[in-house]
Amino acid sequence: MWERSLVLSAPGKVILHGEHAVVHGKVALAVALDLRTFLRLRPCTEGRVCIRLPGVGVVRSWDTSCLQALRRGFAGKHWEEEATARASCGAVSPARCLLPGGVVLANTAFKFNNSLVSKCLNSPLLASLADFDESKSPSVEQLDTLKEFAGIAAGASAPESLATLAFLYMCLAISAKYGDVPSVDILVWSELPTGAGLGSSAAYAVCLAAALLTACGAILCPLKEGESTARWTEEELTLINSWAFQGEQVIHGNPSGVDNAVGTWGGALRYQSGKITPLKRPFEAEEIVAVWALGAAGGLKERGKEMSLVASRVPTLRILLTNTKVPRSTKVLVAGVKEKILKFPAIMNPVLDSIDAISQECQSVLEAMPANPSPEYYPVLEELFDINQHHLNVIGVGHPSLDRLCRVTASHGLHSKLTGAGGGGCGITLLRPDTSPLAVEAAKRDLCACGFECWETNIGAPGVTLHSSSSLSAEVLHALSES
Ligand SMILES: Nc1ncnc2c1ncn2[C@@H]1O[C@H](COP(=O)(O)OP(=O)(O)OP(=O)(O)O)[C@@H](O)[C@H]1O
Ligand SMILES: C[C@@](O)(CCO)CC(=O)[O-]
Ligand SMILES: [Mg+2]
Repeated sequence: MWERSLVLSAPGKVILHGEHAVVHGKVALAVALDLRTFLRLRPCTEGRVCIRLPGVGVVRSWDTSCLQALRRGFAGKHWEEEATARASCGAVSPARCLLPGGVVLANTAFKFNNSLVSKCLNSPLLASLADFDESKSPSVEQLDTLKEFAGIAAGASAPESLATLAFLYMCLAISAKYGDVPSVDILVWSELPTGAGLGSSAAYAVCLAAALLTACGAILCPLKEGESTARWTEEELTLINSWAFQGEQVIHGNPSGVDNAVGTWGGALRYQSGKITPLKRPFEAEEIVAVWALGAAGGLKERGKEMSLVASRVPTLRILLTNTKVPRSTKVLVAGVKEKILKFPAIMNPVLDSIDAISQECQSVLEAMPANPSPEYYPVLEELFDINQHHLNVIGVGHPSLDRLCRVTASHGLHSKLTGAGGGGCGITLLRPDTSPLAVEAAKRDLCACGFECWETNIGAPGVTLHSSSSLSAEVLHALSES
C-alpha cells in the first residue's frame, strides 16, 4: 500500500537549434526552461488508481484489480483466474469487467465461458501486451488495445486522449516490469502551455515516469525529512529518462528523445541519437535569461535560490520567447517532415545536414564565448537563427504567425526562429547584451499587438526534482490542492 504524498516536477525546454533534424540523427542544442510541470502522488482509496489532468480536462480512475488482470491477462498466464478476478472487481458482468467502460474487443460480444478464454488467449492484440519493456517501442497493437480499454476512438489525437493513453501505457508497462502500481491518486498541473513547442509532452512523461517508478519501488524516494528538494542518482535518472521516452512515443509517434532528456537532466545540452552531452560555457552553471513575451511564472519558492547559484557566474545569453498561440501537434509535424524527406530525399537531406552544421557551429561559438561576452559574438549567432528559420520553412514546419513574429522582431533589429516543432507555437528571439530595455519593451508591445503572448523567465533550470510542500509557491500549492 502506498502511504506517502509526493510532489515532483520537470521543466519544459527551448530548442536553440536542431529541432526536426534531431529526429533524423542530427545534433540539437536544447536548454531547460524555468516553467515546470508538477505532479502530486498520494494514496488513493484502496483498490483504485486515479488520474487528474486539469490541463487537458481528464479525470479518470480504474480498479487496480482490473488493471492488474488486464496486464497479467495480456501475458496469457492464468487467464481463467484472472477473468474470475476481474469478474469480482465490481463491474456489472464478467464481460464488462474484462474491458472496463463496457468496451468489447474487436466488436465481439464476450461471454464468460471457455470460448471467451480461448478468444482472449488467442488475441494477437492481447498477446502483444506481454511485450512491455522500456527498450521496446509501444506497438500499434498495444496502443489499439489500450484505446479500446479506455474507450478512446481509434484515430483520436486530442490532447486528453493522448495524455490518457500515455498514462495507461506507462502504468501497465512499468507494472509489468517492476510490480503493480499501488492504489494512488495522481494529479498533474503545468505552468507550460500545452502543445506550444516548449516540451509540455516531455515534462508530463518525465513526471509520470518518475512518479510511477517511485510508486512501484523501482527507484527510491531521495527526499529526506527536512530537505526542501532532492534529485535522483544518475542511474535512476537514466531509468526515468528511458521510460519518459516511452510516454513521448505514445504522444509523438517518433520522438528523438531530446525533450525528455532535457526534462530529466535539465541545464543545457547537446543531443544526438540518444547521446546526451552537457553544454560547456556559457550554459554550464551560468544564468541564461529568457525574456518571454508572457510574464514570469513562479512555481518554486526556491527558484531564485536555485538560479542564484547559477547567476553568481555571470549572466550571458538573453532570449525573448514569444507564443503565437497557434495550436499544432508535434506528432503531425514530425510525420510531415518524414513524408517530405521520403518524397524529396536529394533535396531535403542536404537541408538536414545544413541544420546539423548550424547546431555544431552554434555550439562552438557558445563554448568559446567568455563569461561576459562582448557584442562581437552575436552577429554569428543571429545569422545562424536566420538561416535555420529559413531551413525550417523549407522542411515545412513554418507558419504565417511565425513569419510575422520574425518580421516584427526584425523591425526592431532582432533575430528570431521558431522553437520546438513549429507550425505555430513559440518562437525565440536573441537579445544582445547591449539590447536596450526600451527596444525589448517596444518589440514586446508589437508582438502583443499581433495577439501573441509575452512572459519573462529563466532557462538552464534543474531537471526532474522532488519537492517538500514548503518549497512550493502558493500558486503551485493551490493548483495541487484541487481534488
Ligand atoms: N499538463 C499536461 N497534462 C496532461 N497531458 C499533457 C500536459 N501537457 C502536455 N500534455 C500532452 O502532450 C500533448 C502535447 O504534446 P506536443 O508534443 O504536441 O506539444 P509540446 O510538447 O508542448 O511541444 P514540442 O513537442 O514541440 O516541444 C498534449 O496533447 C497532451 O496529450
Ligand atoms: C520537433 C522535435 O525535434 C522537437 C520537439 O520539441 C521532435 C523531437 O525531437 O522529438
Ligand atoms: Mg512534445
